[in-house]
Amino acid sequence: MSDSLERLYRAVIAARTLDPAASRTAKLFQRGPEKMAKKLAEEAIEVVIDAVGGRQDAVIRESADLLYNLTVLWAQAGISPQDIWDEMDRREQAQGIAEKLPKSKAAGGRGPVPVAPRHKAIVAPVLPRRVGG
Ligand SMILES: N=c1c2ncn([C@@H]3O[C@H](COP(=O)(O)OP(=O)(O)OP(=O)(O)O)[C@@H](O)[C@H]3O)c2ncn1[C@@H]1O[C@H](COP(=O)(O)O)[C@@H](O)[C@H]1O
Repeated sequence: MSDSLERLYRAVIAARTLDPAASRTAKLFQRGPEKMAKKLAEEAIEVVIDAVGGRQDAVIRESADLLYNLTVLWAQAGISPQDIWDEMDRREQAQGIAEKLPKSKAAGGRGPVPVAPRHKAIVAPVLPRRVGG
């Protein structure tokens, strides 16, 4: 997946300087970060609506649109896919899974606090369904 995203990111960067009349990406760059953010939010909502509606094919299509608009926003912000992979690796090292670290109060909520590695999740046994309440 990261290869696909990195290829898409490179294509987005290359399209940035194309004619906005011929390139949707160039048009998005011309219209600026607010439009990019609006499109990203729209795609996220479309993924949610289709997921809630159980429309798997639509979720796949809208997720591709979401990732496209996300790479456009990354490019606009000067962020590369590698920056994201590095952050996910950092979280995995700290937490064992790619999870958001709790924010530190001391650092004004900016930096993560060192946390003890997660204990192995305890999975409750599946109890037989009670019949009759
Ligand atoms: N991967 C994508 C990609 N995914 C989605 N989209 C666009 O994003 C839109 C998302 O669907 P929407 O219906 O929400 O958007 P829309 O209604 O068509 O547009 P609006 O009227 O809402 O502005 C699609 O219609 C596509 O035009 C993409 N446009 C371009 N790319 C790639 O970006 C690179 C640059 O392409 P150009 O932008 O065409 O130069 C190429 O590698 C392309 O394959």
